[in-house]
Amino acid sequence: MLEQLKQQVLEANLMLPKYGLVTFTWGNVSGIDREHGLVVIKPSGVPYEELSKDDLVVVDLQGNKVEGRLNPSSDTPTHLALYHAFPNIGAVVHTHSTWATSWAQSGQSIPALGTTHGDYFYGEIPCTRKMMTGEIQTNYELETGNVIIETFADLDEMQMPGVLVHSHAPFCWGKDAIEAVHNAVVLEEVAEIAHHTMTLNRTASPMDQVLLDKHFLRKHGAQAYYGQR
Ligand SMILES: O=C(CO)[C@@H](O)[C@H](O)COP(=O)(O)O
Repeated sequence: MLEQLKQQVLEANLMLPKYGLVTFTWGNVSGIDREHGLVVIKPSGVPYEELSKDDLVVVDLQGNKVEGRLNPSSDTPTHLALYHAFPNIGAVVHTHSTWATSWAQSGQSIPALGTTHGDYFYGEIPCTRKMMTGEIQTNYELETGNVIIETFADLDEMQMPGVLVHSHAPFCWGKDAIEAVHNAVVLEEVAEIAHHTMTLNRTASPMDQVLLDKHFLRKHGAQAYYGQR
């Protein structure tokens, strides 16, 4: 189980440069083994082209290193906060992909302008509020997780598998690491499409709710549409 999870997390991390989601080491993927309470995550600062399965780090749900000779990603507290808050997710992805990061830095949510978006994200992709000085100074990565969770107080994370962290960049998730990266690729695509759409027509309005329902329901089924809870 853990070896399979390590292999999947390795493959997912190697997808980040493959799909153009990262520059240098500006991203990380983790996966969770909920049965044993363990998280496998990319080591901090290791270039993707040098990354091997043996480099991956295993931590428990409190962030204590269980296995691995390297340090876990600096974003580990954020990943762990999301695993605690979102019981149905199996993996978390963080990148600084250009278009999604541009929306995050602008402090704007990405409106659902068309079916490409609606197939994966059930509505606008939210941007968190700005974090307060005290939050930044105490534990930025942990408080990043908390501000995401705050943003999702009235959202179903299985219907909205991504978020923009104000002044930072996107986080995405999924049932496993491959799906989480897939969602991160789609988020980057719809972020770029939305920018061009708004440039072509500043008054472009969100897609019709019936069309959004049709597309999201068709792709994710009634359970996802009517909520996981
Ligand atoms: O968001 C940030 C830095 O702003 C981090 O995600 C780094 O971009 C990657 O850190 P490591 O995973 O290598 O520790």
